[in-house]
Amino acid sequence: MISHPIQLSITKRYGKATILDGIELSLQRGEIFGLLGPSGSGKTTLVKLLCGIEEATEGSVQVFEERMPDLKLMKRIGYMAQSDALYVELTAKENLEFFASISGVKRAECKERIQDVMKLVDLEQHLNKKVEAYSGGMKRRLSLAIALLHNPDILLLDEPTVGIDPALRQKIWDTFEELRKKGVLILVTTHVMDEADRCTRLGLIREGKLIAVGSPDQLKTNTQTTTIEQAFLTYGG
Ligand SMILES: Nc1ncnc2c1ncn2[C@@H]1O[C@H](COP(=O)(O)OP(=O)(O)OP(=O)(O)O)[C@@H](O)[C@H]1O
Repeated sequence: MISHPIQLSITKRYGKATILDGIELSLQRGEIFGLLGPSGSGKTTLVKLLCGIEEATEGSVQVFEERMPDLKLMKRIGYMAQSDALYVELTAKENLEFFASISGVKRAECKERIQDVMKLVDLEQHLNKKVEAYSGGMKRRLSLAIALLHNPDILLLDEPTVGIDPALRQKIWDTFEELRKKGVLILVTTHVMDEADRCTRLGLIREGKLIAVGSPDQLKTNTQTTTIEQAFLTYGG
């Protein structure tokens, strides 16, 4: 059994700028790992390294013991980028069918999977609508549906709930919790503190450095604070 589906030890530079500085992390099955940090701290860059869109300058990213980037691993990863990568001139259904075909969803299962994920994000009534007629929040939800479509073992979600109303956000987090219980590893970046509290572990990132890792309770206890926000500020000095 592979105990750590994701192992990384990396430094990432763009030109002379060090964006991620000596980050070491092992992520396990069945956890929701939240990456928390100010704008520009390197969260998106880290997610891109994990899904093989970017390569480390030093060190390596291993997913299921294979060095990333590795095309065949993409079928086991569900990725939701910070900006939606959708074909707006197509309908939601056409988008889903396209992504299903490239992520290896079997033809016989495709229709049912599309219905399941669209129900989950509360968009089943809008399946045949062109994406250009979707609101920002609807596009976000469709992107999430696409990330979930092929039942991936790892979900990498960059601010998945931006623009989504509180009731649906709650429902989406309940789904994350269900997937987690089934052994899916979920990594999520967020700015929302109540979401941080729903993660099983958090990594606090600041100026490209991982300044603390632990469960929300551990981080609060270690800093003798009562909220993640306060804990973050204490760790950040
Ligand atoms: N392709 C690139 N070339 C040069 N610099 C980049 C590139 N991509 C990101 N950066 C820089 O890397 C730093 C980290 O960016 P990143 O998008 O990872 O931050 P973030 O923590 O995700 O921010 P936010 O919360 O605002 O999304 C920023 O200073 C950004 O300008």
